[in-house]
Amino acid sequence: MDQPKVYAILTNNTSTTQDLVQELLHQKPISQLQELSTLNGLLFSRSEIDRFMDEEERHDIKILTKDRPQSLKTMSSGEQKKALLNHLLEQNPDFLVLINPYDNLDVATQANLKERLCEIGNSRILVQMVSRLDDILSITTHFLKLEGNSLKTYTSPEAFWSKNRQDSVVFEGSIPPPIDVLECNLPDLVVMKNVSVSFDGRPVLNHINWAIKQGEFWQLIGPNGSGKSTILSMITGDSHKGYGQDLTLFGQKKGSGESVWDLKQKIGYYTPAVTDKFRGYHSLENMIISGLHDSIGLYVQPTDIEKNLAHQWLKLLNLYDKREDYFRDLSVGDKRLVMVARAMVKHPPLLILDEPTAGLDDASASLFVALVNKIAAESDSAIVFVSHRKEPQLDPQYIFELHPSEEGSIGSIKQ
Ligand SMILES: Nc1ncnc2c1ncn2[C@@H]1O[C@H](COP(=O)(O)OP(=O)(O)OP(=O)(O)O)[C@@H](O)[C@H]1O
Repeated sequence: MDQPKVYAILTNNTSTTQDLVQELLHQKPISQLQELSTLNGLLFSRSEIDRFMDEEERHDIKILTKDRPQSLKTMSSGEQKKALLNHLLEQNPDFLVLINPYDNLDVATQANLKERLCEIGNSRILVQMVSRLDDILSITTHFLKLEGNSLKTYTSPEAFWSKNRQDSVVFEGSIPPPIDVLECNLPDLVVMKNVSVSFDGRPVLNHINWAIKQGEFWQLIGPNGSGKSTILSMITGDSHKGYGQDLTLFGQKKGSGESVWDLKQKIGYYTPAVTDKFRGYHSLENMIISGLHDSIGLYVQPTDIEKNLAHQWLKLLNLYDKREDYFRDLSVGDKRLVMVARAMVKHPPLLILDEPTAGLDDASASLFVALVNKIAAESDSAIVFVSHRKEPQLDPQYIFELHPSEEGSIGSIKQ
């Protein structure tokens, strides 16, 4: 049997990825992918996992997790992706469409999935739709790029690679200062001493010791399921697992009657899922100003000082000319820049960025990382950047790494 074709379609923020996926799955003829128009394809994507999660929860049934006691929702990203892939293969499709398959996966799990997909590619057509060049499988035979809704072909793989490599970026201007400086005169913002967490008797974190001091720039890394989200949710007050632990947040011992509202005031938090809350008609200017009020829309008349501050941020992001435009109409990459500006506008003592570059193309990820490096260098906010992917240009001072074991993950610190 001939080696099946392995397509890579490079996408960027202009790509109409969903439209192309629907056409492929509904066997619409596409000249560059003609052979697929008579074949059955299935979709491997984050949105499919979310759909199954929703279905399992709403109908209290198990589809992807039928052989396992744990619900899909509480599984790590790696476990969820494995479950989806197995479910799709059981249906024996002719081809698989894979959208950014390695997003949210740690390095080891990415390598495992890449190996598995290479095996699958021996007997089945694969269509990878990826926004990062690093994600393209080595076995790829056909290279394309989706710009807007036009599918571009290349004369050779070499032509594809040389046309699409990225240069690094720099931001002009400085990080705008806050209107009011949030007083936080504590040297230690977060102190965890011997924090251990289990779920249903299964240890996840094992004696974690970590102190985050004012102005420090941390990257938090660890394989899928090692407990990164669990740590973050204890810092943000979203998990009850913090109670009974030796955990001090902004000078207040956990369980000493602290208010979650006070805690939230001190933390700027961004993860890509937060963007989905802003589907209404909010201008970019109002989006940034709403960060000063911790609201989703803006329900008060902004002051001139607030407007001026929003303009400074938008100038820095090169989005000033779009200040009256709706946030919902921005590209994915620009939306994330605005969301970080919104989280940072008050200069909170702690800025948490949870997998913030997931799903971005190379150019947008470089821009995002450049903005984070700049915030770290020019503000007093401490930063915790959670990412599996080695972001080549990210410049943290320290790395807190989780190493899983049977007794739960232990932590180590690298400078
Ligand atoms: N509410 C819960 N009930 C049961 N198990 C849970 C719950 N929340 C998390 N877990 C389990 O705890 C472990 C750690 O999960 P956590 O989400 O903190 O890991 P992570 O490092 O953030 O993973 P990922 O990189 O995939 O997001 C996983 O095995 C997960 O299945």
